[in-house]
Amino acid sequence: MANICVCARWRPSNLKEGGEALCIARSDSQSFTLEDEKDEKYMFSFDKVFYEDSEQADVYEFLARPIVRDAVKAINGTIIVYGQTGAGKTYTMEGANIRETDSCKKGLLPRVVDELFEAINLHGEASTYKIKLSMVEIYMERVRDLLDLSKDNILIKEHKGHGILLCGVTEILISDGEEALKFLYNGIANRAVGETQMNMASSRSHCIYIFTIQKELTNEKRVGTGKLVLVDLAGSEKVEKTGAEGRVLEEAKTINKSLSALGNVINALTSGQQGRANHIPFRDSKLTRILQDSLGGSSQTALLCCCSPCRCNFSESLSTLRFGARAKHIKASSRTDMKEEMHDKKQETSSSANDMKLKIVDLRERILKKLREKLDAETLKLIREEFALDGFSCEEVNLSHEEVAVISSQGAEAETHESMENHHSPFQCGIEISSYTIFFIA
Ligand SMILES: Nc1ncnc2c1ncn2[C@@H]1O[C@H](COP(=O)(O)OP(=O)(O)OP(=O)(O)O)[C@@H](O)[C@H]1O
Repeated sequence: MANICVCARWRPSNLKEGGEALCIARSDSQSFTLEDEKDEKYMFSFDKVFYEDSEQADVYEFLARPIVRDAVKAINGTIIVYGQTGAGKTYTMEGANIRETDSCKKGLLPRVVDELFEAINLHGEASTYKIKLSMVEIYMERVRDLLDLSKDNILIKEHKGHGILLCGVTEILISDGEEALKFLYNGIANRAVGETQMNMASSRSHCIYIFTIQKELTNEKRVGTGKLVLVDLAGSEKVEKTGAEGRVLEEAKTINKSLSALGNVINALTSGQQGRANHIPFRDSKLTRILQDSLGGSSQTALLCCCSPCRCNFSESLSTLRFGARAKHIKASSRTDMKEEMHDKKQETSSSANDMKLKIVDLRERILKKLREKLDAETLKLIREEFALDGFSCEEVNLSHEEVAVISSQGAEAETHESMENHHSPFQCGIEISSYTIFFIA
């Protein structure tokens, strides 16, 4: 799977649209053609296409399950649903409602909860887990805590080791699926809901569900943390089509601005400019800021483009699908958190040496990951950026197109030497950071 898994989902026509022509012609499970009124055709291919007759379970299995399973192994994951108002985002995310018991209609969220508790219950006594839930919405560029509405302007900060943090956000420790659904239900009830001509119960905010899964290895006194983020975006339709005025118009403009910011970030990432993290406009909206970790590459990301099959919604569907197509080109990440973030609990307060070690191991993993990918000029630039991002000087690092970098820590050094010798590659140069050496070979 690529860094980002992009799928499209077509909801069935509703009663109002019953007699209207459709704009979609199926090809196969990954491709389809979109047709406008003049029979102009646009072909799209995604990782998977879920047609009108697709089941909620199919969407979960393909798009979400691998990410949920990884989150239990401390690999961060993000699932985003995108599309115009009424295209089926909330139906996909929550189901017919969050407490839906009919298994055909259950959405991603209750299935995620089921799977999380199922997975942690399988792990026996060697490890214990804590699952925490936070819920925020971004409404008019303010981040509100949906589990405590008195916190209506949550600040977003970036922590060097932990990435993006929501300051003071409520984190509920949940002990079972039923409790999780209760809090999800309460949070959803707190969402800002407006009314437009397109959908009388339209959500005008981006809703973000954050599950933090903390794994503790009983004997080794270590913890690993995985963050699973689900995002139900506000409707992406054109402002004019909503017929909105006044406050509702302002809401629509703000939503579109943040979705454009999301598009711009994706464009910047796909146009090969991702070498310098500060060139990606993550700070242009609260949405992109919160998603910085996942879009920047620190987690597994899935994007579901929800569409209405009706021809009257052709232009919105086209724009939704184009958004997804652009996202599909997101290249190798500049960061990855595909690691267990290990902390020695006892020494947490006086562990700067350990922190440095973790940082180096993390850095090594990230760089090795890059090296597995095509080593081109852009990648080499990214490697240098990684050093800079982590606050290490990279002046001594002089990589050219032909060079291959091998990162070695004390623990992995022997293995690295051996594998390098096997490849008959002499060391060219090495630089030392703390007690670790980074070797560069020709
Ligand atoms: N796959 C589906 N199968 C059956 N009904 C669906 C499906 N997708 C959406 N619907 C129905 O279509 C209507 C609109 O869907 P939904 O509320 O999920 O749209 P939305 O994209 O979340 O809109 P908003 O941006 O306003 O939140 C709802 O009544 C929902 O139950």
